[in-house]
Amino acid sequence: MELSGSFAGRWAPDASVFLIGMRGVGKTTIGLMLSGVLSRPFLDADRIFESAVGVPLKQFVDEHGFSAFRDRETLLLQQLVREHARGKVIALGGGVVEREENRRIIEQYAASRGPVIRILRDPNAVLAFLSAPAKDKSTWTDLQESYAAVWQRRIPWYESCSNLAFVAPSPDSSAHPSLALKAAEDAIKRFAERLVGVPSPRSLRALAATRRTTALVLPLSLVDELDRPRLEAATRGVDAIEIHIAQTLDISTARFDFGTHIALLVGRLRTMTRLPLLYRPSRQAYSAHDASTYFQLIKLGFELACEVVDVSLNLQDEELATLLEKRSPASQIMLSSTLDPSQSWGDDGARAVYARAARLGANVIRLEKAVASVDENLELRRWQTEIAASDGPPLIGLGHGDTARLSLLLNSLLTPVRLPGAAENNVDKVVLFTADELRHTSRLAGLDHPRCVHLVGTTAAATTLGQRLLDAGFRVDITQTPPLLTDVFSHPDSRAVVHLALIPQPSSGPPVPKLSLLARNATRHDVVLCLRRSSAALSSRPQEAGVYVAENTLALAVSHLVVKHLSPVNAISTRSTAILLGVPTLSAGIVPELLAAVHHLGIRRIAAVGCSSDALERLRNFEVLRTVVVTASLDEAVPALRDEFGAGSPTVIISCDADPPDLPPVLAHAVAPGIVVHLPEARLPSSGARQVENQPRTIDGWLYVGSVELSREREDRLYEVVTGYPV
Ligand SMILES: Nc1ncnc2c1ncn2[C@@H]1O[C@H](COP(=O)(O)OP(=O)(O)O)[C@@H](O)[C@H]1O
Ligand SMILES: O=C(O)C1=C[C@@H](OP(=O)(O)O)[C@@H](O)[C@H](O)C1
Repeated sequence: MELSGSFAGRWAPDASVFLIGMRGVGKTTIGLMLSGVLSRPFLDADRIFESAVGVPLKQFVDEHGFSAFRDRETLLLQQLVREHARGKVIALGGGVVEREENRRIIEQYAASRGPVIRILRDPNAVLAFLSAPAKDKSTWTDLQESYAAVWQRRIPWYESCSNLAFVAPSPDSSAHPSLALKAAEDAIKRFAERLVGVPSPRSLRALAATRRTTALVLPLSLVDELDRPRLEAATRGVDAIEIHIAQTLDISTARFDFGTHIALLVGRLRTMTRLPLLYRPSRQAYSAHDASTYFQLIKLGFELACEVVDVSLNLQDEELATLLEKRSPASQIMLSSTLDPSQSWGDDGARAVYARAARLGANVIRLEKAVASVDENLELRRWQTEIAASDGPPLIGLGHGDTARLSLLLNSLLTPVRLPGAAENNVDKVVLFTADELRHTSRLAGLDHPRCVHLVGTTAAATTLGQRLLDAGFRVDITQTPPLLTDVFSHPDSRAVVHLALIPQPSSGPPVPKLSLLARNATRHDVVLCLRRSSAALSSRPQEAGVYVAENTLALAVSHLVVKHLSPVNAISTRSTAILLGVPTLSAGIVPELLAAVHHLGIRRIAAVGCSSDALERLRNFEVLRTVVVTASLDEAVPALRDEFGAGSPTVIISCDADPPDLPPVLAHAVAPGIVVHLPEARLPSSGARQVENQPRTIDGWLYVGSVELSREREDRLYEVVTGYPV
């Protein structure tokens, strides 16, 4: 991955990335991860220092004092900037910003030469590490100042020396060891992807061009109270989260400055959602009285690599130009303004505002205005259609006022971004309109109907998915008995964006002819999803037919779950082992899918314990299988496992009939602990084993994931495949 984003043309694509930040925030840890993501060597200034002086840092400071250390640190910094300005990831010592001369060097680098990322992390978590005994790798304790005081002093220096800010998530202390750095690794990877401008499939621009886009307005002050399930519930069918930063944000309880407080909240939000963030400091709250705070906040939005940063047009051209210079390749600029009450959508005055925003380099333009009648929405729609046909940036029009629910609904259909006003103060009040309301209103407005999904079949999964899609405003046609698929294609909505056929496909026997018919008729945008194995008829011609076939959702869910809990970098590797436990009870069709799932994870050492001869035959035919251990019980399998594989990287156990918490302790000596995914769906009803229903839990270094989480994961994968919304 290359940092090819130009950062307004300020740095070369291979410019080295410097990391700064307080001791223990994770500069070394994140630096190593980033070096993996960017495929670049990693340098740690402290380690280079130690090899230069030949003694540990602590010993050097004990013998020569801090001043001597800082002197040499300056020389080292100069050398790093001179000789390693290209192609590296470099972590600097936490105290490097203490010297003015060092700050000048780093500031200059950040101003024109390359990325300098300040790393932030929840101070409680950092302090927990620092106060733990025997972990002290350097000399910080010798500073004889409280950690908080040192951090407070350095905050403005870290800010002035950096042009990006990365908030490293900290897992809770009860997490499984292999989970500890998983969240941080995901986060830095996504941060880097935003910087290099990896096009997001959910880019607002693309969405605005194709269909209605929905954003959830989330006052940043609420982030502390939110947890992942609540946020997920509030963001179903939502394309982006608008973080609204109002002056009312309570910082009286914050231990740090305003900017750090906001950054930590945005970081927390990132750990709960993958939706793009539209960062929006309240213009009214900040720009009128305190332009410098507003400027600082906008800069922070760029540094945090928020996907969209909203900037008020209510500033002078020069001020805007100065602000926009700070943009990062990760952020699109939304320029926004409120139209005068005398102006209407698309009149000369409104067009002049739009033209100014376009000239200033907006990627998206947002205009708001009080709307008095439903007709005004149609005017806006006409103007937007005209803009869409031109090269100009997309226009988001926001009508507000007291024009009742119908107008609100119309507005939500007509404008590319819907901001549920009710969410301003309470996430629980988010309104997602029902499919009936949408259908009724869209007919009134003479519009195309919203996306339409055909669900064929009535499995439990189809019913759950159908309800979820309805909640998200999709039009859903559920057909009880699979109709002739020609009916589906002759349906008046058949040109709708999504046709989904959720078809339970028998796991054996020839492909059902209906599926081939579907494959032939499906259009480019179709999603064809089979609840069982992918039909050969579909998978053999996905490109040609414009169809992509979802992997079996169970396998998809299993591999997602494992990746979610175990990091590919820290845990799963080719030296990992997967053990399928209780294969005889598996329905034959599931075996290849589970193998596909572990193969997908990159695991090449697979053992099956307790195989029937039929299952064994299937496993043998599976090309990636290096070794199969066939024994009646796990205890008997242990010596073979140990001899064949030894303790490598963490093990993935997919358990079908054993009661996972009762894994024999002897297993611990044979393979490295990892994750146990319990698969009740795959079990014969008669096996009678206890289900693991609870939240993931850790026992003896193994993380047990129960059936509840697996089925939730499976539902999420179905929803994601159908809608394209990341869950
Ligand atoms: N995001 C994180 N979540 C949990 N632990 C972390 C995280 N980042 C770092 N750590 C742990 O904190 C400690 C200090 O990290 P380190 O990278 O050495 O910090 P620095 O280089 O900034 O002093 C290490 O034990 C590391 O494993
Ligand atoms: O904060 C500081 O003053 C220091 C931090 C240390 O680096 P890390 O932040 O990498 O631990 C190291 O350079 C030295 O002990 C001084």
